[in-house]
Amino acid sequence: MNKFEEQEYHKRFDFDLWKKIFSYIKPYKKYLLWLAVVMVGVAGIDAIFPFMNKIAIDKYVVKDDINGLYSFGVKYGILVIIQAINVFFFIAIAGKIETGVAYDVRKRAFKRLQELSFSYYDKTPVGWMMARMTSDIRRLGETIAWGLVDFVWGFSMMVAIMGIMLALNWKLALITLSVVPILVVASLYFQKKILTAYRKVRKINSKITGAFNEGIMGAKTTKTLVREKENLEEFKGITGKMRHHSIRAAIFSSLFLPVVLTLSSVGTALALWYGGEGVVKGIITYGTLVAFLNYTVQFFEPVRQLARIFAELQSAQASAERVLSLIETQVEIEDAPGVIARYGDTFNPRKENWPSLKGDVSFVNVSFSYQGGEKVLKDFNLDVKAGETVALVGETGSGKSTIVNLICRFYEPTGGKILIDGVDYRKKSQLWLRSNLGYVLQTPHLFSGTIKENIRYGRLEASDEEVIKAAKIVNAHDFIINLKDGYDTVVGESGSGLSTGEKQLISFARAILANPRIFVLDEATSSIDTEMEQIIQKAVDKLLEGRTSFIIAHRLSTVRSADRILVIKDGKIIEEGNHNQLLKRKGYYYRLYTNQFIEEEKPECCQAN
Ligand SMILES: Nc1ncnc2c1ncn2[C@@H]1O[C@H](COP(=O)(O)OP(=O)(O)OP(=O)(O)O)[C@@H](O)[C@H]1O
Repeated sequence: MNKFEEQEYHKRFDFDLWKKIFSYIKPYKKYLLWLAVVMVGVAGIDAIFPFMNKIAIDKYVVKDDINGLYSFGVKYGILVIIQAINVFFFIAIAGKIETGVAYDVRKRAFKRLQELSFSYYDKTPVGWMMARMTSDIRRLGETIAWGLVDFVWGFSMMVAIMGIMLALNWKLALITLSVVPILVVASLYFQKKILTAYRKVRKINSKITGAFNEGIMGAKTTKTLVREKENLEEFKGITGKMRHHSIRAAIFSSLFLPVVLTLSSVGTALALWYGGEGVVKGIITYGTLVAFLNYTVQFFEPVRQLARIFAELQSAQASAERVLSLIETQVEIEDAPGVIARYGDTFNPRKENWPSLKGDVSFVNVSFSYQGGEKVLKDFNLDVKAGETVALVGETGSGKSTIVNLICRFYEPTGGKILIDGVDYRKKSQLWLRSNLGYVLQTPHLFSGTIKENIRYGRLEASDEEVIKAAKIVNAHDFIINLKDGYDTVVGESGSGLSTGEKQLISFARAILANPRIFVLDEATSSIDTEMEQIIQKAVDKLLEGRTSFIIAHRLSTVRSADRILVIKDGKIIEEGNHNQLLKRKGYYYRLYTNQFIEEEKPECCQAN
């Protein structure tokens, strides 16, 4: 499984981080303020109810004043209605903040994922990104909204209750509240233990998401290699750790509650003992005693809540840190300052006012290494004229994909420069290059949706007629109309339900529609039948017409018809020329050709198995 390690977070409270988070939720400032106001109101009314009980008992019940009790009941009822309205508002406002914050942060994170370069995806597991985009963002929204609700309510309640208790009878108040310091210490101790256990659970959870992801993506490979048992064992190991830490957290939680309940009962007993004595002696009224008993119970709830909120805030802090680390990841490949036309610009790159591209490509003393690793290219030079078809051949790992990835600016040279139409491409926008570039991958990616939508992905404003025309050019039309729903046939995720050859044809139609000046094709190595091979070759010929093309070539037909063949070894061009010239040289290409390609030329009867 992957070696990517989740970062550990130990800070109790990180002000700088929360300041940053609040800068992200600026649009909700008004709502947050309203929420705080409503919660102070809710807490105030909650704290008044026991006081109302005291008045009812002392003023009306003890004095047998039924009429006074009725009119007092009306005031009580009004308070209940106001509280109900408050509750409605706080739930509505908190819900709005929760969903709004999650929506905004998710949008920002997704935007950043779209902007990040290939190198980020090289080193970050998909499962990690998924966990950030889903559970962490959700937790952040929840904590900001409901954490504020609980915090303001709890804090206001405690202040109000303490104030009322002290005002009613300060001695009784101090005796009753004497258990509070013990409760605070116990809460902090247990919450710390619970939090540590939950942090471990979350860290393992990231690993489990990663394992799920690998398990699902690699399910077919696992089956073919009969690795189910080993994978299950490996998974059991991680999930077993998760169970261990979850049980630890659950044990601490289950110990914490009885401690709080006991302390709360001790507080009530103290109130009853001292207050009861006071009632007997006639220095404390019945109403005051009842109010104190109510307040004791009410007071412990926010203390317990505050300890929980503090713990949640810390775990949300860890989520926030991870989400921000994604949103704030530096994009490695960015347009230089002053370069026009960035992503998101409103004008259409394919309209006539867009600076066009001819298609000359040059590598000037280019060096390149992946993330500080060994140099894959060293002082690499190459000149390709607009319209030329260049085939790249060579052993696996020789650097063919690296060369085309550099042309596409998925990575940038670590030394030297790449010129497009004679200009260093770093002086131009990425959009300028990419909107003039077509790349068909060895295993083309189709998105879940219809075939028509998949082709139209090449140019979103294309009409249905243009989509069909593109499909006809690459000979995809015939097989598409034979499908159940023709162009409206829905393909599954990654194009499941179609053969590799068919997926290739669809991606060719997509490329034709985009009409790029520079075209890159990573030919499929997987064997396809002779008939499909011919169809694909014709489509490729159509695609190459009038464009600068780079093909990582695996098929003889493509190699032979290329204007120039580059034989790559250890990141260097060791031979160069067209098919006939290279054969005459009797060098590396000749050997490659005789060993590998000659097999393809033999009639089927004579091919080696
Ligand atoms: N994303 C990456 N991170 C680190 N190293 C990489 C990465 N991609 C390729 N490499 C390394 O760079 C070298 C050149 O790889 P490259 O993929 O360019 O070769 P290739 O000729 O296209 O091979 P193949 O025909 O197998 O696709 C190899 O040693 C490879 O291990």
